[in-house]
Amino acid sequence: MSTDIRVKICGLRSPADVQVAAEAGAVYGGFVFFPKSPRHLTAEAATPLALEAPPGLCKVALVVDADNDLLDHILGRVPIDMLQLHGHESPARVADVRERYGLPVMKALGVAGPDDLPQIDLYSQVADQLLIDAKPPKDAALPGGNGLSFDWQLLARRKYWQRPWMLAGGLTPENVAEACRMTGARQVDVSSGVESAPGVKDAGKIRAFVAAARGVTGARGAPPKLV
Ligand SMILES: O=C(O)c1ccccc1N[C@@H]1O[C@H](COP(=O)(O)O)[C@@H](O)[C@H]1O
Repeated sequence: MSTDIRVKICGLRSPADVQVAAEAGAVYGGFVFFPKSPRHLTAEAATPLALEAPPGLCKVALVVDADNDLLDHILGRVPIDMLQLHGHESPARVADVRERYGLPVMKALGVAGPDDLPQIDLYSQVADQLLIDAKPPKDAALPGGNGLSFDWQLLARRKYWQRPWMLAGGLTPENVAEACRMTGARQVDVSSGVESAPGVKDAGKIRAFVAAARGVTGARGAPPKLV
């Protein structure tokens, strides 16, 4: 039985990337607006990609501790459907961004151990979706997109989620099915696991990833509603 696990391919940088992700069956496409990332796009570069994306693709802008000036700049140019806040944004800031821009907000939360789990309930009060990612190493240049996974057992016992959520961190075509089975994730996000080099998406890996995720059997419950 197919379980319709929803896939986000993050770090799309060319029209071909967008096309391949959509044709493979990804539901979300992510554009990274973070200059330290090898996947960084300017708003000017992202605009034609977003404008030409197939209508069904939910276009996600990933930002890291962005101020209103940067968000105004991006959202004034690029047709975006959802914001992914991947920095140290407080619950108040998440609520503020959501209110100010009228877009659904997905808050990324880094997880390394049990002490990181209470933030899930805290941010469930203010975000439309949560993205559960590996906590980056202390000296990492990037807060995500590092190809690192965390102990999926930490989520295995959690039966009740107040918000739709995505699993991220070190996912690949080879491990995504096991990650979904272990955690019960119904949505997954990948960046470096579908690349041939940092920032260079690999069409074959994107297709393999989406096929592997959508082929997961025995996942729990219905997929969440799209926000
Ligand atoms: O992809 C990036 O370059 C990036 C930069 C800054 C913050 C987050 C970033 N990516 C997100 O990180 C996770 C995990 O990525 P990976 O699959 O382990 O490479 C994912 O949510 C990306 O959206």
